[in-house]
Amino acid sequence: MLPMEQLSALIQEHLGQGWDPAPGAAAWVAGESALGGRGLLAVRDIAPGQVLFVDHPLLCGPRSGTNIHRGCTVCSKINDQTSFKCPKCSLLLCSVECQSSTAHHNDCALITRWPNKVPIEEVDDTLLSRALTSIRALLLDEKSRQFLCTLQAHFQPPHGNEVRDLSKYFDIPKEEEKLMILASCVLDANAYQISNQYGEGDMHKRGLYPVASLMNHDCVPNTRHAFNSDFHMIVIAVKAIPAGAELCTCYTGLLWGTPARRVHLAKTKHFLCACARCADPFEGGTLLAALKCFQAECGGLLLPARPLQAAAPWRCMECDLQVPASNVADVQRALGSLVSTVDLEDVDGLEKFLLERITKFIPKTNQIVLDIECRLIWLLGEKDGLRWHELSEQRLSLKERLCRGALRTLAALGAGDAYLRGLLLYHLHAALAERARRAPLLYEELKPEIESTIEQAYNILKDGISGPPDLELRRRYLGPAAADKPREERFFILDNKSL
Ligand SMILES: C[S@@+](CC[C@H](N)C(=O)[O-])C[C@H]1O[C@@H](n2cnc3c(N)ncnc32)[C@H](O)[C@@H]1O
Repeated sequence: MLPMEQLSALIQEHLGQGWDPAPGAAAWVAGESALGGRGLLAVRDIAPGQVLFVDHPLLCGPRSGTNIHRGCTVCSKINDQTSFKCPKCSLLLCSVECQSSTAHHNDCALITRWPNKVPIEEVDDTLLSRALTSIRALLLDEKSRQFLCTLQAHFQPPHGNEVRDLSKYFDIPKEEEKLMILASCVLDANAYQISNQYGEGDMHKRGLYPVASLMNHDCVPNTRHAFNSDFHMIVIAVKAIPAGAELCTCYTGLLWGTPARRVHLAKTKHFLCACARCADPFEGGTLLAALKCFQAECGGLLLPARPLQAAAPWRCMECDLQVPASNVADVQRALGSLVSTVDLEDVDGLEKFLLERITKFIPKTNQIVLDIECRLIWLLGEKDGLRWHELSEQRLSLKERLCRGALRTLAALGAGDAYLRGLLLYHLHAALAERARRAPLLYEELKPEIESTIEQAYNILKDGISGPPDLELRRRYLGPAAADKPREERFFILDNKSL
C-alpha cells in the first residue's frame, strides 16, 4: 500500500483548486482508519454545512450492473426510438450530434483498434456499455493511473466480468485487458452513482472520485455529496464532526433496515458493517426492519435481537417469541416479491397497496412502507395529472403527513442535514405553500413554516444539479428574505401551473 505521505501528495495534486486550505487550516487528512484500511480523518472540529472538498472523477461513464437501462453512451438519454449502434464500434448512440462528439470519437477509436472476432453489428451493445467506463481507463495519463492503482479493488468475480466477456467479441491485447479489469475492480469498490438532473430518467452514470473513494461507510454518515454540471462532486458535513472523527459516507439507502444494509454491504463491498446503528436492534427507535410478530394474536414487533449476528433468531418485543433467522428471511423474500408487483408510477395503486395490503403484513415503521410513502411524496404534486393545482385536499394532507413522518424517521436516526432531509423539506414546503394558496386565511399561521422549510431545503440542496428547478424561485419569493412582502406578491409564482 502506498505510504500515507505519498497518498496525501496525490490527493493535494488531484484536488488542486478544489482544496487549497491555508497552511495548517486543513480540516481533514488521509490516515489509517479504525474501520479498516485508510480513511479521511477530521483534524479539527468541523461545523455542519462546511464544504470538505470538491473532487473530480478520474473515470466517468455508464454503470456495469447487468440490469442497466440502455442509453446513449454520450449523453445518457434513454430513447429507444432514436437510438442506434455506431456502425464502427457498436456503442449505443441517440443522435448524429452524439455520434460526431469528441467523447464518442475517443471511445470509438479505442474499440476499433481491437480486431473483432464477429461482425461488428453482432457485438452486444449492452455489454460494451457496461464495460465502457473501464475501457476509458486506457486513456488515463500516468498520474491518474497511479492514483487508480492506489485505490482499493475487489478482484473476485463477478467484479471485472464485463471486461472479461469482451474477449468473446474482440482480440484485446493482454496488457490492455489487465488495466481494464483492474479499473473495473477499482470502480466496483469505490465508484459513486452520479445523480441525474431533478426528474430526469437518464441512464445512470458512475464516477471514480479518488478522494471521495477514501471515505469509509457509516450507516448514519456525517457527510453528503452533490454533483455539479461538470460532474464535480462536492462533499459537505451534514452535522458537527469533532476532531479525530472519521468522515463517512453511506454506501446504502439511508432508510433501509439493518439486515438489508448489511447484506448489501457484504455482497457488494465485502465487509460486515458493525456501526452503532447496525448494533442497535431498534435503529434509534425507527424500527425500520421490524416485522409483525408471527403469533397472530400477539400484535407485538419482531426485531433482530442480536443484529450483528445475521444467523441469530429474531425476538418479539411483546411475547418474547423467538423466530429463526431463516424463517424471517423467507418472509422478507415474500415481501420483496409482493412489492415487485407494484407499479411505482401509479399513485392509485401505491395508495391502495399502502393502505389496504402491505400494512396488513408489516408494521408502518418498516422500510418497505417508508419506501412506498417516499414514492408517493415524490409523485403527489409533481406527476402529470396530479400537479399541485389538481391535488385533492385529501391527497394534499396525505403528502404533508408523509413528509413529516419521513422527516421524523431521519431525525431519529440522527441523519443531520442529509440530502434526503433537504428533499423532504422541499416537498413539505411545497405542500404547505399550496395549502396557503388555496386558503388565504391560513397564510399567517403557515407562513413561518413555509419560510423555514424552503430556507433549510435550499441550504441542503443548492449545491448540486439534482435539486428541484424551482428551488431558488421559491426561496426568493416564499423564503424568510421576502417575509415583509404582501401575500399576493409572494404567492403569484404558484399561479404558474407548470410549477
Ligand atoms: C471505498 S473503499 C473505502 C476506502 C478504503 N478503506 C481504503 O483503504 O481504500 C471501500 C472499502 O473500504 C472498507 N470499508 C469501508 N467502510 C467500512 C466499514 N464501515 N467497516 C469495515 N470496512 C469498511 C471495505 O473494505 C470497503 O470495500
